[in-house]
Amino acid sequence: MGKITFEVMKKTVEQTIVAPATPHGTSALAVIRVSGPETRSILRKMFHCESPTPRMATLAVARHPETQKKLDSLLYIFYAAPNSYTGEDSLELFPHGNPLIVRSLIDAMCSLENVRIAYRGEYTKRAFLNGKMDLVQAESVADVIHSQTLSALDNAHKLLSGKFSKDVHELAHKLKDISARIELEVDFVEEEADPDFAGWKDRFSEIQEKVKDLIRHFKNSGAINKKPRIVLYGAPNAGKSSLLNALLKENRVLVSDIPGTTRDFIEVSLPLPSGEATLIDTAGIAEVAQNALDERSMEKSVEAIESADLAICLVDATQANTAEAQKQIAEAKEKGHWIVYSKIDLAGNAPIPSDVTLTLSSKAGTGLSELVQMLDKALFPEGETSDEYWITSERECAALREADAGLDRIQTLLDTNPAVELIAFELRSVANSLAEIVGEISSEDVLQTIFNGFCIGK
Ligand SMILES: Nc1nc2c(c(=O)[nH]1)N(C=O)[C@@H](CNc1ccc(C(=O)N[C@@H](CCC(=O)O)C(=O)O)cc1)CN2
Ligand SMILES: Nc1nc2c(ncn2[C@@H]2O[C@H](COP(=O)(O)OP(=O)(O)OP(=O)(O)O)[C@@H](O)[C@H]2O)c(=O)[nH]1
Ligand SMILES: [Mg+2]
Repeated sequence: MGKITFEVMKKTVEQTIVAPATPHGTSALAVIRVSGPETRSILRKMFHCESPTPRMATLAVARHPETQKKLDSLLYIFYAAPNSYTGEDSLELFPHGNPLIVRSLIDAMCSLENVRIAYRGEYTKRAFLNGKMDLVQAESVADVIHSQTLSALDNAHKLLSGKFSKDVHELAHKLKDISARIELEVDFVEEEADPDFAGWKDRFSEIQEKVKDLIRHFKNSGAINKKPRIVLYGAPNAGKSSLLNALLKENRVLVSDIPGTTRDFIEVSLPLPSGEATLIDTAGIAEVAQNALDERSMEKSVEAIESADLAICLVDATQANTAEAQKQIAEAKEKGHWIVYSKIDLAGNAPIPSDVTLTLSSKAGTGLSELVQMLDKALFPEGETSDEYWITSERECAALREADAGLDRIQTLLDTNPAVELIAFELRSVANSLAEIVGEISSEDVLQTIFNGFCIGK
């Protein structure tokens, strides 16, 4: 499908859309969103409200437009175009959170002419088409909703607030600036010397560096939402399972004084101050396996350690001076793992070597809050103050790569004393790639793909 500008598509929006904005199910309240030209007539026919005050929460009885049957008593807020999320007349209903009520309100509204259920992402699509946000921001709305970690959420908020959009606009502006200079220079030097190709190359390089930098800041949503993995390992009986229980403040996994209690590794979610981590308890690793099952358990522990973002070698403080423990500590140190002494309540006043990250007792509860703080700091280092952001959309990254390729072609052209028309042609293609990112140029099928990934009601 060819590319059309959003000026053309704007005219295709005329139906009024309705959808629940909250999940299906029983809750204290539900939210229903309405947007489009029939909004005021819905208020008239169902709420007997002739001239709504915009942005004021109003208590009213909702009635069926035909039968006048009472559907619920609820609060609503009316938004007058263009001062709404979508830029159209909009309405939010806050009924009691009974799915029967939600259903009957939506059915009642959809019985009116030109009112229908919204497609996925249609509110945000309309917000985009009405110029309320650009395409990067529209895509980031889905990230804001689906972020699984606080850092992913922080990033999504940066994209929604337009940090990336601003950088794209700055690049587009610089490109325009060069185009203008090139045209000027070409007119000027026409009969005399060659144009200043070397000077142009530098300016293009500067832009291309920034484009490449943005491409490096791409992380797909799987990667950005990945919970960091903390693996607890160590000798049998070191106290790994006890530590997991102590960190979770519940008896989640089996603990006993029999070495080899844990067999399979066990993954649990560990909430830390800045986000969730996955905590993995493993079977103890002994110097020699007692049997085939023991051997298999230990292999699985090693697999788990290899998957770790942070591995903690837990050492029973009362056993720390044995040859076996010393060997394990040396290996752990080599691999950059943390060395943590457990059962410190039993250790007396024995000196603690300086390479020990931390000492704790799951039984007495000492050292646990320090461990939580250290884990938090190590796994969630970036503060919200950083200006850095990750691009999470494949589409946006692909457009950046196209821009990069176009800039490559321009650089090659400039090496061969080109016709200026050729450069101008490539310049337009780079400018188009940048315009596609923020959606200044877009096609209906691209929009379709983007907004189909959204929830109903968003
Ligand atoms: N009740 C409610 N809460 C919500 C939303 C919503 O649509 N409704 N949002 C939906 O995502 C998010 C907030 N985002 C919003 C963005 C713009 C506008 C809006 O009305 N914009 C108008 C007026 C701006 C103003 O008064 O400053 C505009 O842009 O013209 C509303 C919500 C989260 N919470
Ligand atoms: N005094 C004291 N005992 C502890 C502490 N932590 C664990 N223990 C005891 O040490 C024994 C082994 O604890 P577990 O947590 O099962 O050890 P593990 O490392 O998971 O052992 P395996 O699963 O067999 O590898 C149990 O009897 C615990 O009660 C502690 O901080 N202080
Ligand atoms: Mg265990």
